[in-house]
Amino acid sequence: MDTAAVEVVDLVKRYGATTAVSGLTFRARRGAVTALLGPNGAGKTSTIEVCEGFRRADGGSVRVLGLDPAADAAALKPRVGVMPQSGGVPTGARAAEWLRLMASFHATPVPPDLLLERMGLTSVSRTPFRRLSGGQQQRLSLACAVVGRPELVFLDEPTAGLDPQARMATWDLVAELREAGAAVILTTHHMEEAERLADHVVIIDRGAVVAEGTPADLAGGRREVCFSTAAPVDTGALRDALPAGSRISSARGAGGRHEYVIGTDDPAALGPEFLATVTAWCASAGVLAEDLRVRRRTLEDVFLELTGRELRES
Ligand SMILES: Nc1ncnc2c1ncn2[C@@H]1O[C@H](COP(=O)(O)OP(=O)(O)OP(=O)(O)O)[C@@H](O)[C@H]1O
Repeated sequence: MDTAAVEVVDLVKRYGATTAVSGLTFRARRGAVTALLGPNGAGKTSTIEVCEGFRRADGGSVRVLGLDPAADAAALKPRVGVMPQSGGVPTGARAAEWLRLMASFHATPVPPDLLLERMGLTSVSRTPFRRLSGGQQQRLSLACAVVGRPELVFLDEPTAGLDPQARMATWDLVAELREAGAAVILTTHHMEEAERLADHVVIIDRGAVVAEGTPADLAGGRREVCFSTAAPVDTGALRDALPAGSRISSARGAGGRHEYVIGTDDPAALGPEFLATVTAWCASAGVLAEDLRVRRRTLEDVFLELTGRELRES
């Protein structure tokens, strides 16, 4: 039976005059990792805080494991793991003591000492939370979220600020949760994290879903031709030489170089002949196309196209 672990329909969340979430809809499957990906202030944290039962929705409906996260909070607590952005551990609590306490609320927890070792926290097991480094606090918070072998885990930016080793350890743990059949919902603005971990990516911008799908579906498997030159090229003339539906974007790169990216509306059109047309035009125009390559579009390309490149205030 395809029951969603989380089902959010037309969610609205406001803070006074600010509408943080405005009609957001998505489903998260069991045994899958769902990434909510969006720029700062997109509404990711507000969305999962409603799903966690920490905040009330102002509109729409949210079902978590078939239940209402606010009204059925007590029934959901033993089944759902939460790693909030702020850590969620009392500042004076010692790492191991707190993890053991969290484990004691569950029937078949992961042995806390094993989890501390896994997360590289054994040497600081007696250290109060406030004296742990930022990365150690995050790893302890993650350990607390998973110690009860939850059916569903919410991870709010689980690897923000972690070093590469800790990030890998976190990714391994997330992959194992998924293997064990849990649903994992994480927020991130790291493309690599979404690309590597997520079965389903929900791109959120200004409180609403702007695209969703597998990372490969979102990038569309599309290819682009890229090259750079010392002097600007006549992009109008180049476009005239290319098949209809071709797009050329240009930017100034390192050292003031001119960088060009050529894409097409029709993915099948970008084959060997297309590349030959580009190089033939360059030859006829006396343009030396340096660093010429054909590359696949990434999730980051799609993300920037959908959400823009300007920096947000919030
Ligand atoms: N408690 C609050 N009171 C008032 N406004 C808030 C509150 N929490 C969030 N907001 C606002 O709601 C909007 C969405 O914030 P939210 O934290 O949900 O976004 P986010 O996508 O998680 O961002 P980030 O990636 O920066 O954590 C932002 O404009 C933010 O300033």
